[in-house]
Amino acid sequence: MSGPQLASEVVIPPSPALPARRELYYGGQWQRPRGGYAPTWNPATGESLGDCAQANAEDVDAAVQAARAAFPAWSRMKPLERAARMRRVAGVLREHAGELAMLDAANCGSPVAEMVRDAMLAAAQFDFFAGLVTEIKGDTIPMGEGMVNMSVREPYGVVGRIVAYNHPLMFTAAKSAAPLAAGNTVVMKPPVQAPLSAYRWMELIDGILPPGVLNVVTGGTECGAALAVHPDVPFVSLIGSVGTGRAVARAGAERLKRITLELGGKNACIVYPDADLERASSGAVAGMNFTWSGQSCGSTSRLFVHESVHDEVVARVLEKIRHYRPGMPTDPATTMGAIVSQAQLDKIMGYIDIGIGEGATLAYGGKRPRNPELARGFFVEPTVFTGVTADMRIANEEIFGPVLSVLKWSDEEALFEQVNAVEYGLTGAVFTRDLAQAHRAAGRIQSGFVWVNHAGPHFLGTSYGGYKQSGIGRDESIEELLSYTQGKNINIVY
Ligand SMILES: NC(=O)c1ccc[n+]([C@@H]2O[C@H](COP(=O)([O-])OP(=O)(O)OC[C@H]3O[C@@H](n4cnc5c(N)ncnc54)[C@H](O)[C@@H]3O)[C@@H](O)[C@H]2O)c1
Repeated sequence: MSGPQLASEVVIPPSPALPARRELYYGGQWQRPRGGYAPTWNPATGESLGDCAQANAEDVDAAVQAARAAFPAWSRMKPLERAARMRRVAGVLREHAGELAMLDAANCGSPVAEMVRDAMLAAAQFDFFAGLVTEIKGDTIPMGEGMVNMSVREPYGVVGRIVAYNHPLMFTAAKSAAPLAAGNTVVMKPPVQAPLSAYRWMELIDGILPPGVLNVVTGGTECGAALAVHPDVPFVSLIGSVGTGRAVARAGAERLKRITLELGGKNACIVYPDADLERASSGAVAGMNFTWSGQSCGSTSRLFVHESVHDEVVARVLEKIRHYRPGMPTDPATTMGAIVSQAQLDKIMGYIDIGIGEGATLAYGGKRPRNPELARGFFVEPTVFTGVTADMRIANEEIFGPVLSVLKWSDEEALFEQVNAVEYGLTGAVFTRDLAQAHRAAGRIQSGFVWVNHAGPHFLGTSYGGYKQSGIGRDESIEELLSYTQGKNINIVY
């Protein structure tokens, strides 16, 4: 293993070093985009960070052909050799975690200290999936004398991966790992808002993987849509919103593509009257991911508190939330970053107006910060609405911002009806001292992941993914690796 092993050991540079290459990377080379260039921005300062390639359908086709050409050799390579190359990629991610994190902080607005953890997590995922290559197993079935039946797992070919903006490097890097480990080649589309860390990552790992094995095409909807519809991409995987998930599924349906979708959430955090209220209020705040301004699919943005403890929990939440004060993302001491874009800021401010208009009580925040140093950036204060009722839009729609809606409950049946009334089903959290009650509640929440007596963290090796409209498939575990393989049965007569 090379590089620092813990996020706390990573040295953070004082300022971002912008990547020299801004083209497309495929076939092991930097390639001029036919689709042209568009500027990318620092959402905390409003400054331009230079132009970035915008792949069009022709560019995507060229990248797919490079990935297709690389597939036979990569899929036939001995698994442990694939793994060895992947571990070298992990080492580079760790060695350069500080500079990559600084680029993400400057380009997506999330605090650099948190983006260091993202870079280390991306490295951990490369190591994790490299370690699982010998688990891509089948079975043998004895079929009587002279005959045996066996099953094997094989990769699909070219996997198209399209990712969201809230963890630019982590998604771009980590989400390449499982399909590569399974022997597929990858065409990756990083988020259009924050592609800089992807360019730098490709500069750094150039030459470690054979040409065409991992290709990166930057751009927006045109680029993603071209990848989703491409006939030589049998598997498309998206991290994004429900609307984009539906568009990708529609595009894939024409050719019966395999798809996995990691989509949005409007997740519930439930506090029972017997809960440890200190733990519950800390968890309610942690579950909101205020550090990256609530821009997280897993954020527990609906807090259901039993009426008997409601006021005390709200008081503690309002106290704890003070820790999160918008600041410059590139400052390692910053506890809360900027919103990624003007469009996302407008959406969040729009929902705050909707909440006020619907009659919810604005208990905290709700404004842009007054600090003049932040005046040119897209910052919002952490925001809490109390008195929210289940019929309000702020209790049903994903805001993807730092807005927490608090709902009061008394009857458990009515509670679960409300908890499960939304179209999403990604995560949930339960706070209670009664383990039997915790199990019952976890069983009743319609979501793919439930925390009990805490909220927020993911655990590499455990499956993460959504029920209902929150997605199809499971990531961050062996299930993700195996999802990039298809089964083949072979019957042998001796
Ligand atoms: N479940 C998860 O693990 C997870 C994690 C992070 C974010 N998300 C979700 O992502 C959303 C926020 O991210 P976003 O604003 O970047 O999402 P988005 O849906 O706008 O974009 C996601 C990606 O899809 C691309 N894209 C857009 N239109 C496309 C199309 N028609 N065809 C193909 N690709 C297209 C975008 O360029 C981007 O790379 C939220 O809904 C959030 O909950 C989910």
